[in-house]
Amino acid sequence: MPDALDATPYDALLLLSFGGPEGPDGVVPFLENVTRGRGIPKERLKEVGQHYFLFGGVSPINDQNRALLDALREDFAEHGLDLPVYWGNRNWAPYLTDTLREMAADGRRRILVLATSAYASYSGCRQYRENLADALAALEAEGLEPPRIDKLRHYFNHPGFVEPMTDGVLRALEDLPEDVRAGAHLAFTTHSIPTAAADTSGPAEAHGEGGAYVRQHLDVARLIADAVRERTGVDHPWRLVYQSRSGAPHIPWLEPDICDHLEERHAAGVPAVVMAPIGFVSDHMEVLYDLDTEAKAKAEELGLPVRRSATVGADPRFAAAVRDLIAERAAVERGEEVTPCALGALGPSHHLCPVGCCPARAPRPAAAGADSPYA
Ligand SMILES: CC1=C(CCC(=O)O)c2cc3nc(cc4[nH]c(cc5[nH]c(cc1n2)c(C)c5CCC(=O)O)c(CCC(=O)O)c4C)C(CCC(=O)O)=C3C
Ligand SMILES: [Fe+2]
Repeated sequence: MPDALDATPYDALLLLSFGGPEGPDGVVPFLENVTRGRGIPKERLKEVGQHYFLFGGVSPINDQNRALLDALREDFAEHGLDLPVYWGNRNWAPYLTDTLREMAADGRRRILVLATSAYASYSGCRQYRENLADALAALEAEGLEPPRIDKLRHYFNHPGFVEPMTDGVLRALEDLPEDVRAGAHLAFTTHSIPTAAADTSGPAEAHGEGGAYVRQHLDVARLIADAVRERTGVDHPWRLVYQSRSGAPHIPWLEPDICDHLEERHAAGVPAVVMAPIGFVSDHMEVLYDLDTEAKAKAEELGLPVRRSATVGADPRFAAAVRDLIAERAAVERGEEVTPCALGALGPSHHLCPVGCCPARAPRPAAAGADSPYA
């Protein structure tokens, strides 16, 4: 038996995710949950609904999270980390508020949150913190004592997140026909967001052109491209590109889009492209539809060989990284010295989002940050 790992003062981990429908009847209610008050054009919603219907109305994200829960529980058990793991979502069952109510009933008082988003941004960080504040307020309104909640730091540059993606890119390159492999370009993709949201992502000192969101993705892309060069001896040119644009057309979002990028690479004579969805922790609908369906159809039409590399999903190295992040944060909370683990040029992310980090368009209470109204 390995030595027990100390998670004190924490008594539970909460996997906090987006959620997705699990059948055709869920698609419209799910989209209503996602878009409440977010001003997304009706046309776009119809279109995205079709993406889900194409897959029987079932989002892949819930099964991905179930697999991650299994991987986490297995890793914790193997390493003597005695910490129960719960799961709650923003937009679909199990809903966050229900999970938090259950956790309170189980006597959990100090909760650590793992969000299924690795980078700084309003959608990937503060919005989850707002969801936590809403759920805590709901518990208070029911007369329950709200537990104390902290959120794990951004893990985009943790080796347990980067290394599985590097392996995925190597496998995707291997899978390309040999005659185009050495000339292949790498297209690292992530969710497009409004440029205004990108520019204000991360702490105030990171604001500016693209903000922490773009800088963090560039750091991961460079790390993977460098590791691929070291392993293969081939310098594959790369670029960070975007996918899954939403919102009104007159509002600027991060560009170029992956499909435009494939067209442009093809026109420039590039013989093949590996699409590496570094912005997604697992195979979300954006990966299955926007890359595996839409972008691959575009490549087919162009006659451009493409491969899509794997997301991290439930890789045991990622589960081990989560355990490492928990041990690190618990030690910090106990007032001990820690050496946070991080690759790349940016260093380990903050433990507590400072005031003004990833601001919302309309300010709302957010938990688990320096501006939290909760302890
Ligand atoms: C940065 C980012 C992530 C990555 C971080 C993270 O992983 O959290 C992410 C994840 C996800 N987004 C998802 C689904 C959707 N996102 C939408 C809309 C939007 N996303 C945005 C950003 C992000 N989204 C934004 C700025 C909008 C515009 C509206 C708004 O400002 O809020 C819409 C509405 C329709 C549309 O417009 O596309 C849907 C259906 C799913 C579930 C997928 C599945 O079922 O597998 C997941 C994991
Ligand atoms: Fe989204």
